[in-house]
Amino acid sequence: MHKYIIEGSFPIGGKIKANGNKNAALPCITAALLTDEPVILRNIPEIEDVLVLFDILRDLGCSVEKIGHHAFKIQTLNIKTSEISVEKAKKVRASILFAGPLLARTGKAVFPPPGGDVIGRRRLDTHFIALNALGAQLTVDGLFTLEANKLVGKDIFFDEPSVTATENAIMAACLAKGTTVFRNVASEPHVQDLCNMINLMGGEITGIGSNTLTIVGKKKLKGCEFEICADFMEVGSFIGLAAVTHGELEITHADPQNMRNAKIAFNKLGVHWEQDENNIYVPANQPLKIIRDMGNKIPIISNGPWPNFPPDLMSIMVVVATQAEGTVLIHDKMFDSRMFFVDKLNSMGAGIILCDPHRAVVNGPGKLNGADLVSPDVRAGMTMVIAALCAQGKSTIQNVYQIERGYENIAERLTNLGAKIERVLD
Ligand SMILES: CC(=O)N[C@H]1[C@@H](OP(=O)(O)OP(=O)(O)OC[C@H]2O[C@@H](n3ccc(=O)[nH]c3=O)[C@H](O)[C@@H]2O)O[C@H](CO)[C@@H](O)[C@@H]1O
Ligand SMILES: C=C(OP(=O)(O)O)C(=O)O
Repeated sequence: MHKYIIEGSFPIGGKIKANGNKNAALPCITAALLTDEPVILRNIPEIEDVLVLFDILRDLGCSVEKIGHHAFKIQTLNIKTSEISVEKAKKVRASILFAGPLLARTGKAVFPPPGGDVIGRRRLDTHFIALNALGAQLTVDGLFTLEANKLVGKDIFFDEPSVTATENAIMAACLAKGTTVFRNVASEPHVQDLCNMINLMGGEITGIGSNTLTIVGKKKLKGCEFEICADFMEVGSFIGLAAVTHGELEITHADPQNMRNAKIAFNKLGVHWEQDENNIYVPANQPLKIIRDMGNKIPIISNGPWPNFPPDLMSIMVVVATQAEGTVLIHDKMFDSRMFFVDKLNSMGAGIILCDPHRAVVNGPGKLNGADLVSPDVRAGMTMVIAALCAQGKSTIQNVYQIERGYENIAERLTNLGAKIERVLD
């Protein structure tokens, strides 16, 4: 186990490349199971979650070869089992993404409840409702077993636009018999990437980017070469870091078109940036000041399914708000316990009132001091790194696995921006 030792209040700035989107890479990796031909994926972040999925793929009989920086070739000639390793699946939430493609390719998928961040109840119901509607039977006995003699296209209205349920259902439907229409589905950039990849494999998905997808099932899909989009969670984290450390930052390969919802939220805290087609420029020394709503009302930053403000950037907004003058309500409408980490920021000097598990009122600016911290989840962990880099004095952050599963080589990349951050064995 490693920990970070961070000395705060040093100037941060320079140029950093945004990596590929973790939540796009994960379904695109499992989608390689949909064909027996080689699939080449580029811009894959080399993070713990990805390595776990590669490990599970190898157990299933697939070959995974690194062919370049962030580039991998996956081929699944024969799948030797439909059961995925319980121990490995429990490490990551995204192990659930084997269900759809295994079912489509082998008629069976056996897997345990997945792991992932402890940020509240995480339903799986939508996955099973959608796969069942396509023809799969579910048995639960500690493990989940899905079986289908044949998957058949249907018109299905989702009970909620779950991201990974949408992805699983898409992967099952693209090899089902006939046409499927999915309504009220997720449309995040990672869902769009998966659809675009499947279309390159010979799939026929329309409505990409909307909440209604029409999928014409194919007997067989072929190999493809596909590049993963930029990670808007990482881009938002870097913008937050620049804002609270008052540094000037250029974020390259940032896919700024996916930051429109985040821009509205950051602007409410007085954070602005310039952008061109691919890059984002955050100016130095921005006066962070919370902009009141009409009638001098306290503004609210809340999340929702895409194209609303993304839940994975909520924690970052909290730390930025601690450094802004004024009051803002941060309302996580989706996860039950993502907000509990704010007591750690308060222990550093922040002025946050946790109203209930979903809502926190942040009063700023509060001068932060270094503290001993433990990362509870990937985004709260990154938030602690940002807080520690903004704070006076030394902080330690333990359980950095829960940061590195989402952010590649982050200690070194931030060191290149001037951060004083050491990664040492605990
Ligand atoms: C591997 C992966 O891709 N993980 C992402 C995926 O997880 P995941 O697919 O697990 O998340 P879901 O989209 O299923 O939902 C997340 C939570 O939001 C709730 N919910 C969902 C839709 C809705 O309209 N209202 C609502 O309250 C769900 O009940 C659940 O508690 O999507 C989440 C929501 O963007 C992200 O935080 C995760 O990083
Ligand atoms: C919640 C997240 O990931 P996961 O769904 O993999 O737990 C995240 O990326 O913020």
